[in-house]
Parts: sequence; structure tokens; C-alpha cells
Amino acid sequence: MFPKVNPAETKSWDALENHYEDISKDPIIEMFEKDPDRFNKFSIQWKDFLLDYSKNIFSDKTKSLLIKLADECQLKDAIEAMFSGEKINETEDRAVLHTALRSNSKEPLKVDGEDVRPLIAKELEKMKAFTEKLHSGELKGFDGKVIKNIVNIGIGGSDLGPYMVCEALKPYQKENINSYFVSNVDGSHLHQVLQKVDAAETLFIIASKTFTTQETMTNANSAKDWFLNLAKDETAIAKHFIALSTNKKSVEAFGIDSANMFEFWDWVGGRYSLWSSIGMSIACAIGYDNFRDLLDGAEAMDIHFRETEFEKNLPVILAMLGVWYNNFFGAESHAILPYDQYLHRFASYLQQGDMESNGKFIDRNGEPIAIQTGPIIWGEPGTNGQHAFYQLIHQGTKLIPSDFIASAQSQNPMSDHHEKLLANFFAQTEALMKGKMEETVIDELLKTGMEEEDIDFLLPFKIFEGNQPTNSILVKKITPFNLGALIAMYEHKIFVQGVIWNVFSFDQWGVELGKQLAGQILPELQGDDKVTSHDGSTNSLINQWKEWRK
Ligand SMILES: O=P(O)(O)OC[C@H]1O[C@H](O)[C@H](O)[C@@H](O)[C@@H]1O
Repeated sequence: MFPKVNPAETKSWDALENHYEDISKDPIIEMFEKDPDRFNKFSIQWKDFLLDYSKNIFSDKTKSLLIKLADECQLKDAIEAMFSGEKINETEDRAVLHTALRSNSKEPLKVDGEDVRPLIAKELEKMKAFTEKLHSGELKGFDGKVIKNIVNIGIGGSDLGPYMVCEALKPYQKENINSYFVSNVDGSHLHQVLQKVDAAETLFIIASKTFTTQETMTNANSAKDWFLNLAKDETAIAKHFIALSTNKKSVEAFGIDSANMFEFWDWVGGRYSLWSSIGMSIACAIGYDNFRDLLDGAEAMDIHFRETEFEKNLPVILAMLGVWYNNFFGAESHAILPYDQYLHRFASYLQQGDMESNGKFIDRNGEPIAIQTGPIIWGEPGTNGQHAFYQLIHQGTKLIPSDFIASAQSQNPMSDHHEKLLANFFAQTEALMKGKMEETVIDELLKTGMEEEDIDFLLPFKIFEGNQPTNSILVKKITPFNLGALIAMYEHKIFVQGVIWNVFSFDQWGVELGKQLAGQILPELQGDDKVTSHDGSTNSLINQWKEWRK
């Protein structure tokens, strides 16, 4: 049974509240001075990963209390429930088995009496055969030209994951393939892409779990119209459109033959679906073997997560640190700061992964939750962020725990770029921890020859209080395998936090209301009649738009 423990009613929760009072103002730097072994104690090396979590407001006692909390919330049982295919997504009555998609195990894994392993293997074989045809040039368009452009049309989980991975693995991109992603229903998004491609050389991948999502279906229909206008032959669709979906009926109704449909299943959540046939655009971009490496990396992390004691478990430690700041320090957000340009979509990918999973106010017993749940996830690659928002992290009034992620090896070594990038990566976490004390500021200003009166004026502005917590995640190189492991690490971190906060992490009812209202408003936008059916603000906005639209 999936546990349903209210964390605030556990003994360790009370103990953590008391412990917070004792430790929250202690300078991290002094913890290093007192304990020379601190880095060894609070870091984990696993394969090509080094997680250093020693720069946190965190002691042996914090660690043991957080792990006790995980135990009291029955995390071990929850992990087993997920991996074994229990229907832990109770509000949708579904199992949660994205881990099965990347598993090499042959041991039967049943959902509703059916072993899912052969289903997964069959679909992967189909993806392999298709991508091999694409890369060998065998896949040709309606007039015999070789297909070289891939346009993925999808949104949310059917876009963010594949897009993020294709960007992160750009150095592995097949030379003869150009990949494009269209997600926004704003016609400009599709327009921009269609301008760049020749219909005769283009494959449209319509990616949608439900095949009913308004944005995706609108873009898919417009792409089809554009294509038919050029190809002038309905039968050519079979060569230029494929579908990735769980909904065969709607795929066929759209005009895509089920032979050109790559299936997945309702036990794969949208934001956890890049490992399924939703990863087709990834396999097309980097080749099937690299896609398999991505899956293997994720599987390695799954095994680590499932089998490693919590003390040394990467996702568990990251998750419990997040709980520590979210629930005891009152931190509202968590920053993801990759020092790797190719990871420039990583934070936005994790926004869906994390915020759609744990942004909930009702617990697994159907009761309102009295404690804080999922944080606001945000971030941009370093060093760019340093010149934009780091001011607030260093000297603002908010506590912002951050994950600094860097690749030890550059994909594109160029003079001393990578040393400079990494110098910034190392410097920032040190600066955030140490801050700059009054005496140091005075010393520095005296050395410039500044008058004492001027120093007195400037002094408070130049002080950095420090003690801003950070995790450093150093990865040897962002290969497909390591990226798969990195993504899976965050997926499991999110899972653990959902277990602790006692929320259902795999549904997303919160996205429905806006969709429903947009559906009601759309017909009201036709015609020139004044709209009066909403509140004063919404009516006025719509009516002003009607005046300005032409
Ligand atoms: O793949 P689709 O069915 O088109 O869904 C795309 C996205 O839309 C929904 O609004 C959900 O909030 C997302 O979780 C999902 O990934």
C-alpha cells in the first residue's frame, strides 16, 4: 500500500522544528572549520557524479533527523510501490512506471494482469527500425527526396523533455538531421519553423499522450494544411506525419495510419514520458544507440535510488535537503543553475517536472495540507545568471537554496573558456557561503585610499551576509548516459518530496480550470457582440481586444 502519512504528525517533524531553532543561524563556514571531514561526510560520489552538499546549513543531526522523517513517512515502501507497478496515481487510478521504460530487466512486470516488458520492447524495436531508416537516408518524402527535417509538435511533457534533451545533447546530433520543436498555439511559433523547412524533406512528429490537447491539435492541423497545400496529395501524409500517443482512435481520426503511430501507455505520466515513444524526436536527433544510452543512464540511477541506503542516496539526500529549506526555513523557491550552455532548457524542463508534480494543496487523504508543498523552480545557465539575478541571491532578503550543476569536461574545448566557466562555478558557491564580512570590506576600501567618512557610508552596501546554501553537482561529462542519470535523479527527488509532503505527485488537476475557461471563451471571441458573461475585468479585456483586433 502506498503510504499516506501526514509528515507534520511525525516525531521527527517536531524534532526538526526544534533543531531548526538551534542551527539555522550557524555559519556554514564555521562548520567546516570545526569538522575537517565535513566534505567527505556530506558528499556522494557515484559513477561520473559528485554531489557536494556540504555547503548547507546542515549537521550530522540534521541528516539523521531528515532520514528519520523519510523513514516515518515510509519512503522505502513508497519506492517499492512505484517500481512494482502499484497504482500509486490514485486519483487517475494508474500505475507510475516510467522506470520500466528504461529498464533492461526481463522479469515480468504486470499492470492489470498484462506484462508491460514485451510491450515496451516492441515499441523500442519499432523506434529503432524507424530511426535507422531515417539515418540511412532510406526514409523518403512524397517526391523521393530524403527526409532531413524533424518537426516535433507537442506541448508540456510532449515537448519540454524531448526539447531539453535534444538541446543538452546537441554535440551528439546526427549531421544529416535538423530538429525543430513547435509547442505554443501562437501561430508565430509554427510559422517560424515552416519558413525554415522544405515540405518534401520534412517529417512531422505529432506528440501527444491524449491527442486532444488544443495547442498540439491546432498546430498539427495547420501543419497538415500547409503540407497538403504543397504536396497536393492526401496519400503523401503517410510519409510525412507520424504520431506518438496513447490514443489510437484520435490518431486515426486525424489521418495518421496506425502503422505510423508509436504507442505508449497511461502508466507513463506526460512529464515523465521522454523515455517512451515521446522520445522519438530524441532518437531521430541523436540516433537510437545514444537514445538507448540515455535510457541506460536513467536505469542506473533507478537502481541506485531503489537499492542504496538513504544516507548515500543521491535523490533522497537532494529531496530531504529541499524539505529542510522548504518547510523549516520557509524558502519559497529553489534555483537550478547549470554551468553548461547545452543545459539551457534544464530549469524550464524541471519546472514542469517539479511544479506540476508537487504543486498541490490537498494531501493523499483528501485533506487540505497545513504545511508548504512544492517550491517554485527557476533558473538559467551560469554565467549568464550571474549578470542578471544573482544579486538577489547574494544580498536579497530571501533564502534561495540552489543547485549548481557543471560538466567537468567541455563539449567544445576552446582556449581557457572552460576554466573560466568552472572558476565561476566554484567561486559562486564559495561566495554564497562565506559572504563578505564588515572587516574585509573596510580593509578593501582602506587599500583603495578611501576616506573614512566615505567608507562609513558605503560599508553596509558592500557587506554580504553569506550562509546561502548550495548543492554542487559535478558531472564528468554530459554524455547521453550521464544526462539520463541526471534527469532520473531529479525525477526521483521530486517523487521523494511528494511522499514526504503526502501529495499525489502524478496527477495534474490544477491545469484543467484554465483549459475549461479558455474553451468557453473561444466561441465568445467570434463576432462583434459585446461580452458580458464574465467578471468586469475579463469582460472589459475581451471587449477591448474586439475593438483592437483589426
Ligand atoms: O501529451 P499531451 O496529452 O498533449 O499533454 C501535454 C501536456 O498537457 C497537459 O496540460 C498536462 O498538464 C501536461 O502534463 C501534459 O504534458
